[in-house]
Amino acid sequence: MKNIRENIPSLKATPSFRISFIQTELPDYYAPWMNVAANLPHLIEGHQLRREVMPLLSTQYLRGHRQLRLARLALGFITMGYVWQGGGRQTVKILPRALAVPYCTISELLDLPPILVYADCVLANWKKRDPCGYVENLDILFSFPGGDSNKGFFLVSLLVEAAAAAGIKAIPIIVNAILHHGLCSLETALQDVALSICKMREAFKLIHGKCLDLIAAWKDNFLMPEGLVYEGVWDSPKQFFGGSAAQSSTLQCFDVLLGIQHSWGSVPRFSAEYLGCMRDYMPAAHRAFIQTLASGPSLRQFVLATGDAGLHAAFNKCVSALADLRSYHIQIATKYITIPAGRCRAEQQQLGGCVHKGTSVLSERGTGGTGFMRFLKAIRDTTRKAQLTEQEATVPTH
Ligand code: HEM
Repeated sequence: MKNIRENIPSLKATPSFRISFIQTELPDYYAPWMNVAANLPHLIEGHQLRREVMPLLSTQYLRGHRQLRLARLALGFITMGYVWQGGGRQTVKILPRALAVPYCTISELLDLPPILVYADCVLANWKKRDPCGYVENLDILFSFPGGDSNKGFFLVSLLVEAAAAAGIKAIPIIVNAILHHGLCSLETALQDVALSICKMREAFKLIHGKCLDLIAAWKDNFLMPEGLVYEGVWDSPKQFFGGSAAQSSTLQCFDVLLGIQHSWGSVPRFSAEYLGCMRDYMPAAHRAFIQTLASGPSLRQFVLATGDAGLHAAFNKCVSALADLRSYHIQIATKYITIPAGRCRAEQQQLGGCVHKGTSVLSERGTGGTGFMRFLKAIRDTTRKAQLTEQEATVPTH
């Protein structure tokens, strides 16, 4: 308890959960990065990106967190484009010094791995075309070939995050309510969390783009079995997971809040391990928030101990909203990955080709080829199991 009380200021602040990142420009010195990043679709489609001569720029003129994030975003997009420009056919083994050195320097300062992560391509990759207005005015800063499809994916993910904001903001209120036995404010805050998760699901329905092969990993990826050498930084190749919404902190926050553990009982251990790994791909402030929350008082135990029917119902509403969101996400993954991958395999079999060669990078991505569907269903099921039952509610906890 003492620990969480001391850490409450950091729970209150939650600075980087607020989506207020609208840094869109860097000092002129960095024009070579910004120009290449802005021109990526064209350079990649024309297979010109690897021929671009990039000067080795110093990172010393970048000022503050936001400029660092924007510079990292630009370098992250260029790096992904550089590596995957040739699709799965012509991968590279070395990231040139002019990219590798500044990218790794900035990444180290931000405590993030040197690969494009969700916090880059979704949370830091947007602007308002017009300062007024909302959804219709949102645009992305950088993109890959694929026009509206990848723009849609990034922006819808951003809207899902925006919908989560009210739920995240309710978390410090919940922790305070537990510490001060504020049953009324706890129930209201739990209702806010449930509503916010329902709104995430609504925002999710806007999805019409698909994840991109260009944000694929160089870890557990048969196309780059050794990983990538970052020239001038490390001598041996490094492996990193690619960008995935699994790196979003929001669902992991709600999991921790509700005491949902994905490593229980018969659930395959890789689910929890993979989600744990994804924390290394989140901004440091998000990681710290989740850790602080995890070390605090248990909401679940508190709700059980009160024996309050209203609180019990509000808690279960949060759990079922989260399970519903995960079920919906499974439908989306089926629509955009499983069905197209099956179609692709069937076509290749008809042509008498080797199925493995033509498999999309995406279908192998993320869970290391262990089967993302098994993973998604396992964590949806552990979410469902976190519902408080009638029996639990009647067993005294102290
Ligand atoms: C076309 C759209 C999408 C597809 C095909 C898709 C697919 C996947 C796949 C295959 C995974 C397994 C892990 C991995 O590969 O890294 C995953 C995990 C995940 N995705 Fe998505 N996703 C999509 C959109 C989104 C959006 C918009 C969000 C929310 C912002 C989201 C949130 C998550 C989360 C949180 C996980 C980790 C599992 C969990 O906690 O439930 N996804 N997704």
